[in-house]
Amino acid sequence: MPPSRLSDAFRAHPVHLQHNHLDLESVREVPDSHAWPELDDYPSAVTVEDSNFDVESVPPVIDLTDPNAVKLVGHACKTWGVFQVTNHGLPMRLLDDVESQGRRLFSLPPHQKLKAARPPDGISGYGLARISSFFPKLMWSEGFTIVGSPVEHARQLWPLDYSNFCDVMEEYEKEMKQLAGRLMWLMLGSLGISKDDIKWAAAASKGESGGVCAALQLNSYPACPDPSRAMGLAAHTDSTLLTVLYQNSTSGLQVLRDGAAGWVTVPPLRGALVVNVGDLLHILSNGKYPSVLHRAIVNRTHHRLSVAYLYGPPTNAQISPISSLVDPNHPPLYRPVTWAEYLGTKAKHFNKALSSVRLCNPVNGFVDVNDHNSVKVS
Ligand SMILES: O=C(O)CCC(=O)C(=O)O
Ligand SMILES: [Fe+2]
Repeated sequence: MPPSRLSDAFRAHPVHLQHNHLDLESVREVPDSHAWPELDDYPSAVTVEDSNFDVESVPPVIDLTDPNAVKLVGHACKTWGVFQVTNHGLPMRLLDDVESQGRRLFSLPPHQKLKAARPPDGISGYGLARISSFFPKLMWSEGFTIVGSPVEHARQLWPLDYSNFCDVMEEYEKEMKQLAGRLMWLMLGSLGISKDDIKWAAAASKGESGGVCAALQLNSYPACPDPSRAMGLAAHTDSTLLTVLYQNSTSGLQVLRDGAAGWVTVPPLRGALVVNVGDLLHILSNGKYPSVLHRAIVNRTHHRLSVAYLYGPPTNAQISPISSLVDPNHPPLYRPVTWAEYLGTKAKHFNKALSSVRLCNPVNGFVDVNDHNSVKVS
């Protein structure tokens, strides 16, 4: 399967969602269809209003030009599963352009956006979050997914003027591919893995075909009249190796911290990017790096926008715990899976997908931090 065929993995698992004809921008109260009964499953450690956060209580911020970057990344992956990066090389101008093109897209009238609707068996286009099918209530968000070129859908949205959108998104994809490759090597390097250990990763770093696959996910969270009853994007882990997220200046991303801390808001930092460990890196690390459970909450006054770059291996490469991390005290926690197979498992089992590919229960106090079986799904 060539790497551009990420879409094949989705074709086999169609998701039938009713399109959202409700214009979230104009409703004055949260309708029953969007009212979530239990948003407080864990306490919220840092509130959205809290601007004077304590640096110890939020995910670390790492300067990528720091000579200790590998060590800092390793520590952040192990303790949080998420961190922010600065000095990452993406110009602020490009981040601003992506945000304004995203706003331009989501501010189109609903009937226009639906012209670029993602088909049930497709991966690209406009629509509700795929994970919506696992929940009885709808989320306060809309999304647009791009794999490769956005031109086909952009033409539906702006028949005469689609090139600005495409140029910006394609430049962003190109820059993100480089950055995500660099981050992958920092993360693998922090586990003691070198370029000789993983064939597909070495090919990816040389830009060879057979390299990695990725998708760009634009998320829009309109201001909400009653944020305490609405959910922007329900709690999930990403089915990726790693995800690089740009969030605008409105907070909303929360990560679950073990123990009493509960949901922790990742504070927006101008120009910084959020990086999180995904399920496949969790598997490669033999459970050492948590695939962080995260969600997005909404805001009463501000429209929030985020752009996730979902980065993974070639869809048919076998992913399994790295042999140097396996010994009699640390047996492999997961069986080998390809990304294509794992996406299918996720489409069926959602937050229980990781435990469905788990081989054995952790022994000798080796705790699998991704035991999210308590996470509520419908
Ligand atoms: O909007 C956010 O902050 C989170 C988005 C996200 O988790 C995703 O697209 O997978
Ligand atoms: Fe996510």
